[in-house]
Amino acid sequence: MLKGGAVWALGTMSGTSLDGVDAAMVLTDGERILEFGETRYRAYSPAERAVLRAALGRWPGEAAVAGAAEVVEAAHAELLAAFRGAEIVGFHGQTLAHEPGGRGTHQAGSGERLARALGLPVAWDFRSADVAAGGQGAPLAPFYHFACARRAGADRPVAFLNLGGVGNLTWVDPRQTAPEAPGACLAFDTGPANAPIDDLMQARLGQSHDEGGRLAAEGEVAETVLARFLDHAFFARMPPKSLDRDAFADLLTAVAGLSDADAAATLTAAAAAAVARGAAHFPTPVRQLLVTGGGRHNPVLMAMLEARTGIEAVPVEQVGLDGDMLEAQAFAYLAVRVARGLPTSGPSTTGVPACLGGGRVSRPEALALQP
Ligand SMILES: Nc1ncnc2c1ncn2[C@@H]1O[C@H](COP(=O)(O)OP(=O)(O)OP(=O)(O)O)[C@@H](O)[C@H]1O
Ligand SMILES: CC(=O)N[C@H]1[C@@H]2OC[C@@H](O2)[C@@H](O)[C@@H]1O[C@H](C)C(=O)O
Repeated sequence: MLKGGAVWALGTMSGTSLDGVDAAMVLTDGERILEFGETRYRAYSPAERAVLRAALGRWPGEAAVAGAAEVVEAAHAELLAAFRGAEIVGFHGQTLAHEPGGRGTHQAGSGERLARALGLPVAWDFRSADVAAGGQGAPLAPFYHFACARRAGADRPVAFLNLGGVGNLTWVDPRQTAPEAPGACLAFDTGPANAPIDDLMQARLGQSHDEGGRLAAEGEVAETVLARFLDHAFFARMPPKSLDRDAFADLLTAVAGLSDADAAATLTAAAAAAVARGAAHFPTPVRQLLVTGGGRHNPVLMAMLEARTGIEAVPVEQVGLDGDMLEAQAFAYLAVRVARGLPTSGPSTTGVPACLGGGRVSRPEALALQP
């Protein structure tokens, strides 16, 4: 078990957009960020992506899951072998299915096998204890967002918005003493973000995403489709709340009759409008949305965000953070929290009844002793 001191931790994220694996080093004691280190990315090949896609929505033991886990483990082992100096790894794995309150949450990839492959302790399975205790199991980055806000020198509440396949928002008050302190964080998934746009581009044009929002820029938003989308019970629910990647798959059916450009514009507006519905839950207003994740590279989405929330939206780079690697860094930070027995979620982030330390650590030496 780590004592109080800071260590170099290596965090990883394989996100819902299935593009690849991010990995980042952070010097941290699980409370503060002392230094950011090296980062690397490894894309999934089209064949690997197809294996992962085929396993989406599947649970342990079902067909296609073992193959997906192999892809995830091999990609991580290859990428992480290039790093030096890490004392612990935070391995998120690939979410294949997420149904808190139902069948649970499923991240493919074994931290035990990764620990053996790397010869390092690996913290993993970050979400299932939270779900078992009645939480949403997501989002988990919020406690890290608190550390980021402190690192960025914020002296009043700020909001982080992750625009990945799914969107998630964290409101944080950096004046609190710790992320688990009451009033420090309020976090939740906002709704679909890039996943429906990517799925549309793939289905209609064979492209992975709407580069620069160019297609959306040419279209008009179908406000009636948007209004129907916003009628979904998810938006009226109080946070915390979380989503599966494909929870809004019927959104694609709703834009089926629209031109390519109008459909792209409508799905982009849906991502922005979902955030606006979420921002209405902030305990106090914020001056800026600090945006992380791939969606910050889409200027049409960023402009729609500002228009629909009335809040300035800026990439997190503006406060000295790395928007491509922030989630990977989050799992480095959370790995140290797991090793130190600190909580990783709480009532205001996942809705778990009491603060909880999720995740477990697999150690190569312990594994070597097993028959
Ligand atoms: N230049 C760009 N123009 C438009 N969209 C972009 C651009 N770059 C990235 N994106 C969008 O961002 C997505 C990837 O975002 P990101 O890597 O943050 O997702 P993720 O981490 O896999 O998802 P999640 O956070 O939900 O797990 C791409 O699939 C694409 O839709
Ligand atoms: C179940 C799951 O993997 N959820 C992801 C997903 O991607 C974004 C959003 O939905 C968020 O809830 C979460 O990831 C981030 C890293 C989180 O836990 O904070």
